[in-house]
Amino acid sequence: MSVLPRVLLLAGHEPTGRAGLLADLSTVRALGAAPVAVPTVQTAQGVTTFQTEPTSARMLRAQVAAARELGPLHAVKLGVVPDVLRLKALREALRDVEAWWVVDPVVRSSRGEPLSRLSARHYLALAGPRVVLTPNLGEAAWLLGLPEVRTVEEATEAGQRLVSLGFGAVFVKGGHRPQGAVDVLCLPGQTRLLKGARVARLPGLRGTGCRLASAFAAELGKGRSVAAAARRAKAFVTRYIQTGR
Ligand SMILES: Cc1ncc(COP(=O)(O)O)c(N)n1
Repeated sequence: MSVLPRVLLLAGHEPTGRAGLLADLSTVRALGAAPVAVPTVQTAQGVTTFQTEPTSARMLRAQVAAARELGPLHAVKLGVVPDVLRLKALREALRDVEAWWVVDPVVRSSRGEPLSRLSARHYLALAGPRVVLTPNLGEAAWLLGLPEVRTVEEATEAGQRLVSLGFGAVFVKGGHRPQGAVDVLCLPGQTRLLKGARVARLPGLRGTGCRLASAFAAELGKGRSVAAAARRAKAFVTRYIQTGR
């Protein structure tokens, strides 16, 4: 049996691996942890094609149960979950698991196509002391019902409001901000800014949010603190954005 920390990846399958479950899987492997990959929804995302088909709740329960029979889980990464029926099935199947959760509240692709029918309320109901939420600026605004979150100050306020709702940490991704990639890590009673140079993005690069969240989960699964895991996940994604690898 594997001695590596096991990271359960719950995400949508995008066959090219630019985003979704395959991107998560390669991230977790690259960071020296063992992925367990459960596809919550099949997707076909081409140039003009966009289609999705959810996995049955029954199969999700069975895949999670099978993964648990084979050993403990050290972290869980939640990417796209198509709807509340699947979300409930997953939560139920993992109810007594003592592990960090990293929740990427991704409901749309970067091109704007709908990946999930979950509402902000469903994400807020996932709050817990061992749950890290990783919204980008748009998702932070959506979660709180704000018109927008743009500046570092606004990101800090939004992150702290989300922490006050019971999350263990909130990592607000600011990479799309024109002035530079400042991410904001909010913990109960403290905020840390993670500054990084704004790096030129390779054209057509996808799945940065997926990789950030799964890198975060892999590092937490290895036993690192939230702050250390956040720094390492950011470094991993920065390298990916620069090199595409
Ligand atoms: C299955 C799946 N998961 C996540 C994303 C978001 O990635 P991006 O922001 O690059 O569209 C996606 N497009 N598809």
